[in-house]
Parts: sequence; structure tokens; C-alpha cells
Amino acid sequence: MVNRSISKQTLLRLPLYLNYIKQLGDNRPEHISATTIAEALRLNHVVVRKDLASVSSAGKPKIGYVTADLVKQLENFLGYNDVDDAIIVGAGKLGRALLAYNGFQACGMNIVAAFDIDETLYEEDYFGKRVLPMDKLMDLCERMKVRIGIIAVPAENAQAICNLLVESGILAIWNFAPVHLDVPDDILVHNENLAASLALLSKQLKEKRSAQ
Ligand SMILES: NC(=O)c1ccc[n+]([C@@H]2O[C@H](COP(=O)([O-])OP(=O)(O)OC[C@H]3O[C@@H](n4cnc5c(N)ncnc54)[C@H](O)[C@@H]3O)[C@@H](O)[C@H]2O)c1
Repeated sequence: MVNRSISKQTLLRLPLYLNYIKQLGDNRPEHISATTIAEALRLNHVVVRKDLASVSSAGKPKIGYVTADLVKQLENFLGYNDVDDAIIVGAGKLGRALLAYNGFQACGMNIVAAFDIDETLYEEDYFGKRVLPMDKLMDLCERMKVRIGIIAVPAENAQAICNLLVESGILAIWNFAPVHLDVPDDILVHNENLAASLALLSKQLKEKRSAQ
């Protein structure tokens, strides 16, 4: 029986395992073990074994998993096969970079459009996507049943945008603005902060230097 309630840390590692297996391409072995993945990613093999066991019960001692099956199980578990539509609010430097990235679809998210108050952005296509005026947001979300909203506006405008997204039927918010958002209990918010990752990297670098 596979454990469906897993820790956030495990959830964050699963895409790494999937990426690793996928990037093996034609060199992908028929079977793959937790130890192989752990060694390749320089992780603790006990951790990897436990993580994989929470996704699949098909691992065999000394053999590992059928690689193709494990890929499917990881993709299913991560929801990569159920693609949800998303919109971005704020089509500035960050918003357009997110629009440009075509890897989200493979991770279960299809960005259908961006919205912005800057009229100069409405003329062109950006990477095959349109930037639309704000007064079209609610209608599009309701019509297309969009459930994910990405906030990429300046911090001072983020709460107002968040409120509008909630009013438009958005259930999950990926927030890039450096601000705490007040949302109703049933709305999911994930705050993305590159500075936090950088702080971790800097701290590790400092520790490494002082150990030398
Ligand atoms: N989380 C991170 O690691 C990270 C990284 C980069 C940027 N950011 C944040 O992302 C946000 C955007 O950064 P950027 O560099 O793209 O800024 P930017 O100034 O290039 O873009 C902001 C865009 O938002 C639009 N906008 C402003 N108010 C709006 C409103 N009320 N409704 C709709 N659109 C509105 C502007 O017209 C502009 O196009 C900022 O809050 C920034 O701090 C976060």
C-alpha cells in the first residue's frame, strides 16, 4: 500500500528523481534502484528509498523498480498527467519569463494567458500567449474554469490581485510577490522566493569555506 500523505521535503525531491530518470534518455536502464538514483544525485540512499516507497510499492530488493513504471507512478503522483490551466497577473520581466518557459505543461500546468494594466503589452504575442487587459480576467477564469493564478505584480498590488483571483474562482495561487497574502482558508498559496534559496546556498558556501 502506497502512503499518500507525504512530507513536503519528499514532495520537493520527487521531481528531482523524475528529472534524473528522464534525462537518462536512451541510456535509461530497464530497472532502476533507489541506490542508483541516490548516488547520481548525491543523496542519502535511505531517504531516496523511503521517498520512492511512498509513491510505489513495486520496488524489489536488489533489482529496484521497472524504470518505465516508476516514471509513470512519479508522474501520476505529482499530478503531471492532470494539466490545470493557469493565468499570470503581471507580465513584466518575471511574468514574461514564466510565459516563455515551455516546461510547465509537462509538470501539469498550462498557462493560458497573462494579464497586465500596461496597454503596450496587449499588441503582441508573447511566446504564443496573449497579454490581456485586467477587465477580461474574471470572465476568462470563469469561462475556462482556470484554477491556478500566478502573481507577478509589484508587492504593493499583490493583495488586491489576490482578492480578484479568489473572486474569479482561482483555488491555488503561486505568489512571486514578496508579501504575505491574506486568503480564505480554502485557498492554497505557495510563496516562491528565489532569495530564500540563495540565502541557503550562501550559508552552505560559508560553512564549506570555514571548514577548509
Ligand atoms: N519570488 C522571487 O524570487 C522573485 C523574483 C523576481 C521578481 N519577484 C517579484 O515579482 C514581481 C514582478 O517582478 P518584475 O521584475 O517582473 O517586475 P516588473 O516591474 O518588470 O513587472 C511588473 C508588472 O506588473 C504589472 N502590474 C503592476 N500593477 C499591476 C496591477 N495592479 N494589475 C496588473 N498588472 C500590474 C506592471 O505593469 C508590470 O508589467 C515583483 O513583486 C518582484 O518582487 C519575485
